Amino acid sequence: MLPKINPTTTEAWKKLEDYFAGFKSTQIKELFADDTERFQKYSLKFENILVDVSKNRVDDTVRSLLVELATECGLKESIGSMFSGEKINATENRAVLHVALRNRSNSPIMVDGQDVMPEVNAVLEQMKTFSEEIISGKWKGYTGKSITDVVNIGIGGSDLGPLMVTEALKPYKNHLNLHFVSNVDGTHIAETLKKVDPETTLFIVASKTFTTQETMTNANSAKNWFLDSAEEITQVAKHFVAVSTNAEEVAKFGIDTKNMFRFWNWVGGRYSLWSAIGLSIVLGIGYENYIELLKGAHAMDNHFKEAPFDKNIPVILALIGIWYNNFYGAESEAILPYDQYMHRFAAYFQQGNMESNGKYVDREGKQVSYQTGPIIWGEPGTNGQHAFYQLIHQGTKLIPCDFIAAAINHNQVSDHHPKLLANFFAQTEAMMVGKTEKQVIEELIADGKSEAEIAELLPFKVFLGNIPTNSFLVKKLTPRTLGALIAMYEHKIFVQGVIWNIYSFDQWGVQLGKQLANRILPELLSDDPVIGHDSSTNGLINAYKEMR
Ligand SMILES: O=P(O)(O)OC[C@H]1O[C@H](O)[C@@H](O)[C@@H](O)[C@@H]1O
Repeated sequence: MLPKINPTTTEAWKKLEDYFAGFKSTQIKELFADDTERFQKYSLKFENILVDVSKNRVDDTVRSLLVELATECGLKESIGSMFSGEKINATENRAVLHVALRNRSNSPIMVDGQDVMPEVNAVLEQMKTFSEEIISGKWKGYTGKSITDVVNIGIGGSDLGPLMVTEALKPYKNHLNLHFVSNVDGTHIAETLKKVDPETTLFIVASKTFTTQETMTNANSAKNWFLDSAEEITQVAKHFVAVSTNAEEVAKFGIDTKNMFRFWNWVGGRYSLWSAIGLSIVLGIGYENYIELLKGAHAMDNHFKEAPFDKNIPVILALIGIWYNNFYGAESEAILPYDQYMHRFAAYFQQGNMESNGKYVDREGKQVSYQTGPIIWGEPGTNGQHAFYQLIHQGTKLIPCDFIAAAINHNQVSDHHPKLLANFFAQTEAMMVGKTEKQVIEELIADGKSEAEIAELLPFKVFLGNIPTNSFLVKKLTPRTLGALIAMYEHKIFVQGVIWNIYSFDQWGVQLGKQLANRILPELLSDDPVIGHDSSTNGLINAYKEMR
C-alpha cells in the first residue's frame, strides 16, 4: 500500500523551504557560469533519448534535498507496491498495472494471487490474429469486400491514447484509414460517416465501462447508419468489435463477445493504450510496431524501477516539477514537441496529468494544505512560438517548459529540419538567458535609433529570462522511442502523486459530469418549463427550449 505521509511534514521539505529562501532569485545562467560541467552533470541518457535538465533553477543541494524528499515520502516502497500488483488505487480497491501490459520479460505479476501475464499475452495474441486478418484483407465485410477504414469510437483514455500514438507514428502507417470519433456532438460522427463506406468499414467500440454516454450514443448511431445499408442484424458481427472490461454490456449492445477484446479493471482509462484499447494502433501500424512501442515502455519501466533516484529520469522530472509547483508557485507546465507528428502529445498528457493529480484530498481523506497537480498545456513548436510564447517570455507567470525534438526527421524536406531545430535550441537558450538592457541598447544603436527613442523602447525589449526548460532530444521518433517517452511521463505523474500524498488513479471528478448530464437530459426532452435549478440554469434551459 502507499504510505500516507504529508510531504510538508518531512525533514526534507523543511530543508527545501529554508534553502529556497536564499536560492529563489538565483539565475540559471549563473549556475552555468559557476560550473563548466553543468550540462554533463545535469543530463541523463536513456537509449536514444537525451534528457537535459541543466536549464533549471536547480543546484546540487536542491537536487539532493529533492531526492531526500522522495525517499522520506516512501517512493521506493511505492514503486515496489505498484509493480507488484498491490491495490494502490485504494478508493476503487484496484491494482494499477499498466506496466503488466507491456511486461515483455513476462515475469509473473500477481493480482489476488493470480499471475496476470497469461491473460495479457492471450489478448495480445487475439489482437495479433485479428489485425493480420484485417490488414491482409482476409477479413471480409458483409458484401465480401476487404476493410479499408477503421473508426475508433471512444472518449478520454479510450480515444486520446490511440489517437495520439497513431498520429505520432504516422510514418509507420499501413493502407488502412483510421478515424476517431469521441465527441457526443453529432457533428463528429456525421462528418466521419461521410468519409466511409459501410461495406468496407470496421467500427471499434472502445470503452472500459461500456456505459459512457458519449461512446454509447456514437456507437448506436454508427450501428443504425450501418444497418441502413446492411439490413441484416447478423452482419453487425463483421463490422463491429468491442474493447471493454464489461462483457455483459457488450453483449447487450449486440456485439458478439467473441468479437470482444478484453482488459481488466487494474488498467486505468488514461493508461490504457497498452491494453486492447490499443487495437486501433495495432491495425494502423501493425502488430510488430505495436510490440516495439510496448518494448520501449517496458525498458523505461525497468529504468524507473532500478535506477537510483538521482539518475532516474521520471523521478528527476517529477522532483523538478514539484520544486516549481510547490516552492516557486508555478501553476502550469507546457509540453512543446518540435515534431508535427506529436501534435496530440500535450493533449494526451493533459488528461494523463490533470485527471491523475487533480486532487485536493490526500490519502488520509483530508484536504491538502499545499498545491497538487499542475495545469498541463501545449502545442507543437514552432506554431506555439507565434501564438503563446510571448506570455512565456515576457508575461507575469512562471511556466516551466518541456521541449521535445528528434534529431532525424521522418521527412527530409530541404532545410526544414535544421530550421525547426534551430528554433528549438534558440528558444530554450533565450528562455534561460533572456536579453539584458545592455544587449537591447546595442541592438537599438545598431538600428540607428536616437537616444530618446532608445530610452523609450528599452523597457519593452528587455527579457528577464531564467525560464526553466527540460530538453528531450531523441534520435528518431520510432515506436520504441515513443513508448519510452510515454512511460517516462506516466511515471513522472506517479512519483508526483506519491509525494503529494494523493490517489492518482481514480477520477471521481469526472463522474460528477456524467451524473449531472443524466439528470438534465430528460428535462431537455420534455416541453414543460424547468424550475428545479438555480435561476441561471433554469433560465438557460428554458431559453434553449424556446430557441430550438
Ligand atoms: O473507457 P470508458 O469507460 O468509456 O471511459 C472513458 C473515460 O471516462 C472518463 O472521462 C474517465 O474515467 C476517463 O479516465 C475515461 O478514459
